[in-house]
Amino acid sequence: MGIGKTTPFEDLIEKAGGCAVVDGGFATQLEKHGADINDPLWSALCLIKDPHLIKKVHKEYLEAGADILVTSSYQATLPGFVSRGLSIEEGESLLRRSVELALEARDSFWDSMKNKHGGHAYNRALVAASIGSYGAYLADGSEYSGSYGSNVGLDKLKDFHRKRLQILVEAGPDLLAFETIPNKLEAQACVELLEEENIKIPSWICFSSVDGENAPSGESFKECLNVINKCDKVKAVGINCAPPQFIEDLILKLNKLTDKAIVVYPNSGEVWDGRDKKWLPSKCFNDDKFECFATRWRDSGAKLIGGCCRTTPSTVQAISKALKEKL
Ligand SMILES: C[S+](C)CC[C@H](N)C(=O)O
Ligand SMILES: N[C@@H](CCS)C(=O)O
Ligand SMILES: [Zn+2]
Repeated sequence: MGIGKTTPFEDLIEKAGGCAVVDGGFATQLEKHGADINDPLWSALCLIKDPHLIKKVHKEYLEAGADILVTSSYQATLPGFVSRGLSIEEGESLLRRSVELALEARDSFWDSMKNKHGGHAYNRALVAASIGSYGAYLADGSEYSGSYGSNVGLDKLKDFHRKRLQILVEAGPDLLAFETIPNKLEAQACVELLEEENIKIPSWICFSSVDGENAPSGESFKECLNVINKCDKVKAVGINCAPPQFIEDLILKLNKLTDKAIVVYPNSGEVWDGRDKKWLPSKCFNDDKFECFATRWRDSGAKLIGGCCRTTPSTVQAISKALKEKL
């Protein structure tokens, strides 16, 4: 950051009163509308089958008060599309489309708000291109274990992420969101790629966590953040798709480990069964609980707060209400 100069990302956080609202479970809301995403491509299947629904879900999160939209590219990958019989060119076009759909939803929502009489409380949202972990692509639940096996090294992870990263960036998002990163090696791959590709837009890197203390691999967040802190291109770090009850302690922990902004968007508390591909009922938190948590997470130091799987626009509305009312 130059003296007296702020980026759109920093501006948004400031305009939002110091804490911006990230959207909620994207795939969850697709399913609420009847989409069947029980597929290796998971939510990215809708890029092929129902792009209108993707735009509709983005709009619902904007209406609920999201300041940041995360795109539908979490599990969209070139090898994933090719294994469904699509060409590389078609796969590339779908990746670009994931960003365009969110940009179009943002722009049309913002245009409609500008013409509203009597004003409104919305900010012009930013679009974060989702980059799901290698584990998400494997579709075997390994984004929650970090166990990629000994044949998956740094170069393999960089090769996996490079082309998609380039295509998503060329499509013009405002931010990059690395999601459910489960281990230090993949964090390092992301950081090295940002440097090698000289990415100009800000990124956040989010880890999942299954024990509330460490990355899913068992590696400490201290080790993981040591890798990330060296990279100025990463503007925020945090946790997504972990249970809400872990979040407050994790914010306090991360605050001690980094000067970067903290981003948190937990799931509802349900647990993903990667083998049977379903959510297992577990200690689950409703929208009222998220409303209480949101101010606590902000007061603990989070600068970006939202929801992940099994949360919906009503969760985001509760978070937005809490953060914008109780400034
Ligand atoms: C965040 S998890 C629920 C996404 C789905 C997973 N990668 C799978 O395909 O099984
Ligand atoms: N952005 C993704 C994250 C899954 S963990 C989604 O909401 O579907
Ligand atoms: Zn999730």
